[in-house]
Amino acid sequence: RPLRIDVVTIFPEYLEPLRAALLGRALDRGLLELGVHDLRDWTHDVHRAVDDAPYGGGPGMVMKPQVWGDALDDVCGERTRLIVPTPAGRPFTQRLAHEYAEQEHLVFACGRYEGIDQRVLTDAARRMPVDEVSIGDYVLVGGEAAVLVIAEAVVRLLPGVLGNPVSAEQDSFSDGLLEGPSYTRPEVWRELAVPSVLRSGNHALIERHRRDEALARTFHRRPDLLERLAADDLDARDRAV
Ligand SMILES: Nc1ccccc1-c1cnco1
Repeated sequence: RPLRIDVVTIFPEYLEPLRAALLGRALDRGLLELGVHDLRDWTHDVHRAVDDAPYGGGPGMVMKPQVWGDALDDVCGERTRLIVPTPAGRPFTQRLAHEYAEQEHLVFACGRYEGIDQRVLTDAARRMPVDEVSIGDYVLVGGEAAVLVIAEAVVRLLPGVLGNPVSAEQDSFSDGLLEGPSYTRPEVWRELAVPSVLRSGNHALIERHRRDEALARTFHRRPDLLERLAADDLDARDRAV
């Protein structure tokens, strides 16, 4: 049964890229079903208002509970997992991407920066799993770009979507390190040569070179990943004792 993804947004055109390229082919091949819905279809007033001033004052607007409640009642089903991108969410990770790829039905609720009335999520959580997730520590205008990111990370994991099946361990971050630099022909380009070890044919040396490059890059760019790696190793050693 193909994964079904529904997105509720006030900018449906923003999600068109999901119908292009890789994800487009997955759609054509029936590996994925996609529905994009305009939240304003569930408004009740002539002005089609989707937000209102925040209780307690402060800047910006908050999205109205009634509109979202009615939209989610129609779009969500018995086996829906609701995903709400928000800067206040827990971090979206490759692990979560694998979890989402196992689901039957994902619904993405795209809110504006000031958010959706919290009671919408509280009410939804009475009937289905609700995840508030962040794709990183920066400020967007709304959740649409986050949905593009999450959807791409999830759909590429679906069987048959990528040419060569992606196994979890092949994904970068799976050995806890960043990928090192990559090269292809020509061997010298603008006086820059490819590291000769990569042309040596000595696979043991090549593997060591690549791991050294990955460690160096991780140390300089993401020392936080090394701390986690060390901690995991220590745990593993403790368990082994
Ligand atoms: N900044 C945002 C504004 C609105 C909806 C999501 C976000 C978000 C998600 N991950 C990081 O930021």
